[in-house]
Amino acid sequence: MTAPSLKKTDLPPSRDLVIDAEGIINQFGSNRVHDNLDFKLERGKILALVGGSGTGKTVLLHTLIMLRQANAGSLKLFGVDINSANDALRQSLRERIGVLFQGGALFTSLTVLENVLLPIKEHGHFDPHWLNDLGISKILLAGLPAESAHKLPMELSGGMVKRAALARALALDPELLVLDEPTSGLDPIGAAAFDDLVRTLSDSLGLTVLQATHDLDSIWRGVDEVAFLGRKKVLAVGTAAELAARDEPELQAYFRGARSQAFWLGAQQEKQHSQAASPSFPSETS
Ligand SMILES: Nc1ncnc2c1ncn2[C@@H]1O[C@H](COP(=O)(O)OP(=O)(O)OP(=O)(O)O)[C@@H](O)[C@H]1O
Repeated sequence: MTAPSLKKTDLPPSRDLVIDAEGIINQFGSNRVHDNLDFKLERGKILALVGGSGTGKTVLLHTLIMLRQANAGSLKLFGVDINSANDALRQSLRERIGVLFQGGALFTSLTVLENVLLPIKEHGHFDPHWLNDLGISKILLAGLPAESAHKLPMELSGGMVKRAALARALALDPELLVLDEPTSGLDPIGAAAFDDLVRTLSDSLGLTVLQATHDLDSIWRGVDEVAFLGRKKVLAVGTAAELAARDEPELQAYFRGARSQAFWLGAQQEKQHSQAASPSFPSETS
């Protein structure tokens, strides 16, 4: 007798994973930072990577964008297994990822436009005639005025430096945007504006976004999901409100501690309001 075959509709829907990492180990000498860590990111999502200081957010970001080779584990980017990819394929994968490093990491002696054009000149295949226009279009996309193109980073405010770095990250039309502490050093209004910009870009360009952050406003309001690093792994993934409702002590301390409490209470009130606004209908038999 043959086993009944599975119909296609019986299978769980396959997720389009931009990042699929399994069993990641990162270790420096005797310091094991990640131990058998799994991490997945679905296309189109905006996800915040959070956790206490030193839990390995930056090391994980660097591993996921191939700046660091993990000591063990598998990593697929856009469905491609990087362990079996040759140098050319790895380079083409890198070009599909835009990165905003902590602090912006702009070249201080170059103008904003020159900074933005660097990756385009190095890896892009564009008509040189249109280069400047292309660079300016990225600067505008990042919410900067065109006249900032010819300024040096030192002539910009902190928020403008972040946007200039974002413009450079967008230079090669990436599918995945990786941001390391993008709102650090910004005032709350500037930080919220940056979050809004990232949301708009994600919606309009179909970008997937991964950001390491400590910014509670971003974590509670700016992203779709949060991945919490703890015990050398991704301990939990969900909305901030979902993670706050879990029992693990690390999650309780992070999401319901003194600084997070206002957000937690706000989320509970919102939930109560939405429940009150959509009362359940009486059943037909009652
Ligand atoms: N190049 C390195 N050599 C040795 N140890 C390193 C190196 N890079 C990172 N580490 C160690 O890895 C651990 C995680 O560092 P990482 O910078 O990823 O933490 P983080 O979660 O990003 O911290 P923070 O929130 O403070 O930025 C730390 O213990 C750090 O000392």
